[in-house]
Amino acid sequence: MAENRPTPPDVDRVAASRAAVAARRARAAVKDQIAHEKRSALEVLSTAINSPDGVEGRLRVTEFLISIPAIGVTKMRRIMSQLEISPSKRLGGLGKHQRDRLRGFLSSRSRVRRGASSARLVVLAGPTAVGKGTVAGYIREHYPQVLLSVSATTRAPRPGEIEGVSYFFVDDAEFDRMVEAGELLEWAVVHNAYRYGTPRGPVEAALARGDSVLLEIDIQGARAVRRSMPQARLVFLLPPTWDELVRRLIGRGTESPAEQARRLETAKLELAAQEEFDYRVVNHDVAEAAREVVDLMNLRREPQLP
Ligand SMILES: Nc1ncnc2c1ncn2[C@@H]1O[C@H](COP(=O)(O)OP(=O)(O)OP(=O)(O)O)[C@@H](O)[C@H]1O
Ligand SMILES: Nc1nc2c(ncn2[C@@H]2O[C@H](COP(=O)(O)O)[C@@H](O)[C@H]2O)c(=O)[nH]1
Repeated sequence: MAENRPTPPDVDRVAASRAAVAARRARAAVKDQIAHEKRSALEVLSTAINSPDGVEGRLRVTEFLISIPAIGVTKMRRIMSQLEISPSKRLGGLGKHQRDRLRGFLSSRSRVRRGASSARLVVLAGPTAVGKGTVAGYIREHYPQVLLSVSATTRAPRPGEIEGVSYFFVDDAEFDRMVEAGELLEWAVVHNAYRYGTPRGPVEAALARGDSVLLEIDIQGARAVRRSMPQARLVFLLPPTWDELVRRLIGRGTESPAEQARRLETAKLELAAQEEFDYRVVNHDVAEAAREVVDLMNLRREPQLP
């Protein structure tokens, strides 16, 4: 009588299918652990890196991110694109730079979450052309968890600037109205030219939610914030040298020679104000300076001046 036992290829197929089911369950269990914060996403990433063929290593980066509380599909897609990781990638198959970017994202996110109960208002100021806008732009692109306040200004948009992203471009009458209605946390005439101000509502709402906020404003604005919100951290961005500051201002090419000379005179006064600030960061390298600023958004240590 013919035996009804599985033949060797069948045995292989059954074993393979059981192994696939077990692997799927194991991956689901890891995702569940992340979702319920029984294991941190950073721990799971470390395990995946050490053992790329293990359960964690076989997790797709997309599934991994979606398992993290408060990351949905839209946010996940934005993070994947910011981190420059293809949706087909698994945690164990990431290249070194991708791993570093993902680790950086996760650790700054976890710092932001840990600091949620003491959300930081951080002010980034410094002399003209030191790179405040460049560093703030880098933070906007690479640290989506940081809310960058969008100022109102009476100056006209420059080519490439976007309403509501670069600034809220308003006329004098609207700026007057905002000032009178108390809608600005601070405002100032900058470089003796136009008025700039920080809309109060989004900053207060973010802090109330526990989100940290970054203001990239001038020194008069920084002083005003210090007066009205003494808990704010004031960060002064410094150029590596005076000559480099001059090179950056001239190299940017957005001001006339007369305006450049005027801004450099103001820059001397601005540099003299650095002692008023809690922290100083030297902008040698944009990514490095941005990381230092983001770190300061959640540190509880005392100010460390260089
Ligand atoms: N770390 C850096 N290394 C070299 N160049 C830099 C660096 N950071 C910024 N720059 C360049 O310096 C110039 C001035 O930068 P940016 O416009 O961001 O300065 P800013 O402080 O916002 O100036 P302002 O206050 O006048 O608006 C730009 O051309 C920018 O590309
Ligand atoms: N006091 C404030 N200063 C601000 C604000 N937003 C920007 N700024 C500062 O203005 C200058 C010039 O900026 P630019 O975009 O015209 O080159 C720069 O130093 C900014 O830091 C603000 O809301 N309040």
